[in-house]
Amino acid sequence: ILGGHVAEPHLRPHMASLQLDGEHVCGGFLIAEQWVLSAAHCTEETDGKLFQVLLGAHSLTEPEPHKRLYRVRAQIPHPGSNIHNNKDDLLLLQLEEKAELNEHVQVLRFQREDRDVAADTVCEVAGWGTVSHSGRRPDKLYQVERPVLSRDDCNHRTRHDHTITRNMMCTDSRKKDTCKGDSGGPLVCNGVAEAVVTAGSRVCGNYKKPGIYTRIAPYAAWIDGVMASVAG
Ligand SMILES: NC(=O)c1cc2c(NC(=O)[C@@]34C[C@@H]5C[C@@H](C[C@@](N)(C5)C3)C4)cccc2[nH]1
Repeated sequence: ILGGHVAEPHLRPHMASLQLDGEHVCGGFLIAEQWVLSAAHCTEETDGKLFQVLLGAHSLTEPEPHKRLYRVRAQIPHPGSNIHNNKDDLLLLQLEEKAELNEHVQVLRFQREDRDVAADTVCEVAGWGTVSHSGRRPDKLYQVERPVLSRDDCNHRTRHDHTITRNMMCTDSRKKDTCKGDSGGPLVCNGVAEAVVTAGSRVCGNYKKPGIYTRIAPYAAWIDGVMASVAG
């Protein structure tokens, strides 16, 4: 997160850190007791290994009550996701067991109505991604508020040049922005998860390249189908 600040501890009990060998790779969030939603591109450099999911954390390293690392039983990328673009960039992770819910570990509901969030709506995004242009990685969860940018503005040829589909949305990226490692985390508007930070590598903090997110509502049926099909 560039240009943001350390989050209030445990105000985002839905936040997950997707880790490999104890290292934070991507964000994600709890959508059901045994399911985390993240970004498909996050599996790009995992060489087929399964993530471990850290829940209930504020600091990545310090011992904290209710902080727990869960093993993953299954990782299901959206079938339309691919390495060449940001399309269908969603990943469902089934935890080995149901997460133990408490004041630091909670499910966050996601938007099911497929209607664009109005431009200029101020949303918030949090993550353990890099917090400086030099790539400093934080120990604590950071957050930043960002206004939604209309798809038309975002698709301007000097910005993302008509690559933003109706299944994506954008936020202004002037100075305050998501960055490497924030991918997979939720964009929360009025307390509801509207979208997921895409994981395509993009320049951070440059107003000419707004933040890109995968809207969740268009995928509600896919998410429900996967959760219903994979035996609990
Ligand atoms: N979404 C953004 O704003 C954003 C992402 C991002 C980035 N790249 C990643 O964060 C990942 C995401 C997953 C897992 C890891 C390997 C990778 N190839 C796939 C790329 C790190 C690099 C530079 C700037 C960036 N900005």
